[in-house]
Amino acid sequence: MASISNLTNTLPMHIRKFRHSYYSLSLSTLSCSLAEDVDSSKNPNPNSYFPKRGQTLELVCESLAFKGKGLCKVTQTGFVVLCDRVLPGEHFIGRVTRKKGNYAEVTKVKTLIPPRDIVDAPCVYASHCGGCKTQNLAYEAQLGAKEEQVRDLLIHVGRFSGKELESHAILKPIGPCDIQFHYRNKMEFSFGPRRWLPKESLHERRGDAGNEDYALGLHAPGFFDKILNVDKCLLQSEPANKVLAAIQECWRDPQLDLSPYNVHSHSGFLKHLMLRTGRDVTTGRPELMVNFVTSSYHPELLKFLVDKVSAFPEVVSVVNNVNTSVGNTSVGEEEYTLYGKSSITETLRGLTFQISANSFFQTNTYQAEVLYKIIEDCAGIRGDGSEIVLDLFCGTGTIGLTLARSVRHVYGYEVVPQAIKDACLNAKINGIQNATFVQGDLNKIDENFGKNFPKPDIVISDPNRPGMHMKLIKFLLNLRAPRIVYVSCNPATCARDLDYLCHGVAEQNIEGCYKLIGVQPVDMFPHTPHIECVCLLELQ
Ligand SMILES: C[S@@+](CC[C@H](N)C(=O)[O-])C[C@H]1O[C@@H](n2cnc3c(N)ncnc32)[C@H](O)[C@@H]1O
Repeated sequence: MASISNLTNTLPMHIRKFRHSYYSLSLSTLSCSLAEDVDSSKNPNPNSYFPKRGQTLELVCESLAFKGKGLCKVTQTGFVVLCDRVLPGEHFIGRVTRKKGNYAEVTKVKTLIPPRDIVDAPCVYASHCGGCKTQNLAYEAQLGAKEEQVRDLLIHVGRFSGKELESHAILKPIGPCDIQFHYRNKMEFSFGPRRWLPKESLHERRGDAGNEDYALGLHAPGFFDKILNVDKCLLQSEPANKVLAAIQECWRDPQLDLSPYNVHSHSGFLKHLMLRTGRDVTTGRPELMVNFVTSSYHPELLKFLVDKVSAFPEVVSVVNNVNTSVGNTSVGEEEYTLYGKSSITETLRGLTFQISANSFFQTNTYQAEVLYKIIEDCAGIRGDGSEIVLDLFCGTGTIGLTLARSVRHVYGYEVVPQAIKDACLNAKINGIQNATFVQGDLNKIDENFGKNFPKPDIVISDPNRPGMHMKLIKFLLNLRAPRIVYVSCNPATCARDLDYLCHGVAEQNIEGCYKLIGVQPVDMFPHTPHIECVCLLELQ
């Protein structure tokens, strides 16, 4: 194996610096930068080239990168440019909007040659809604683009060679999602005083149309204060769409005296509408929670809406989160149940989970079954009830609880106190007694971390987008558990952490001690840029 210092010396300075960064955007652009370096034969110093702001360039989208942005290179120089809303194979004119580190961002002015593998997007909002960016790309091509992104990041950020990935069949083909619409069990819509309209529809604006112009929908891409009104979302369940339509039909009625929250003036009542779909565990029928997030507690103002939505047989819970802060979050300081139960249920790998308004639960239940099966297979549990599992970033305990049935004990760690409460409740509901869940911040562990549980045979680590903190990486390298199953929703930080665990942290003189056995990308969210990966590491 190459020594740590040898490996590090092969990296350009900006990448060495970058390996300390915890920002996923930088991580993904690293991959672009390296692509640029590969092309440097065309120009001895591509970094010396920089297009001016406002300049127009003729570009070709080569692939999709972070946040689904199209990755393009300027002809002759290989300079990297990212553009939103372009697809692989598309030739277009782009205008430079800003410089970001060692690449530039452009906005598309005009398409010259349409992309490859283009299809008609079934959703009317697809071309300007921030949710589905690739609905007009054939699903096979979406999968190909995601797989390519993971491969690029493993090579350029993780420093695994392409040969290594292929000859040892480390990188597996991406697992597709068989259900490509109506797969989301949770959607959050925002209320706003004015509908946002894309440029091409601005002529439809009728001046100040008062209540009629109020918006309930999804945020325009990149804007916290611009809301695209939507009557239907093809990603959420059919019953959730019926509820959304019923609310859209009436909430603007002046007689109801309901005002949308204005994020600039901080006035108004209705902030968000959250719809969660679960399942009645005995009948298997869908059950829905409707969560109104408001800026103050006035249940009398919500009465008409509550009566309207509770008339749907699927609606078993209507809650009100009261969030008096100026922040835009949907988590209230207080929560009130206005109709039915305060939570809904769902089943996953044969277990029952109780889901309250603000508890984390995998958003695509169907594909979570697939994901958890892969995790279980990677964990390689012997099944003799002798092993210890450490479940890091355990959320509401779902992964650990699915493994608990065949191991000695599961220890779960998670920062959100409510999630820990839910995890304990979920253990109880399922009659699981060999699981311990502890609240704690894994970014702030000290030398005492690890003293309260026996050495694990298997570590599951499922961090959110920033990946693992260096303190945790060091802890794991010291712990030397035989197996780590790293579950990631951000392939860029995942590649960085795999690099640390396998190749070490040269800057800190730390040796890696793991071998990457497999990386299985899974498509949890068709039509969006999100990619989930399950990685198996074994102690060398
Ligand atoms: C991707 S979720 C995984 C949840 C769970 N494993 C599952 O599959 O449902 C990441 C979890 O990490 C938690 N988390 C984020 N930062 C954390 C930190 N610094 N320390 C501990 N937990 C953290 C989040 O609250 C969230 O529940």
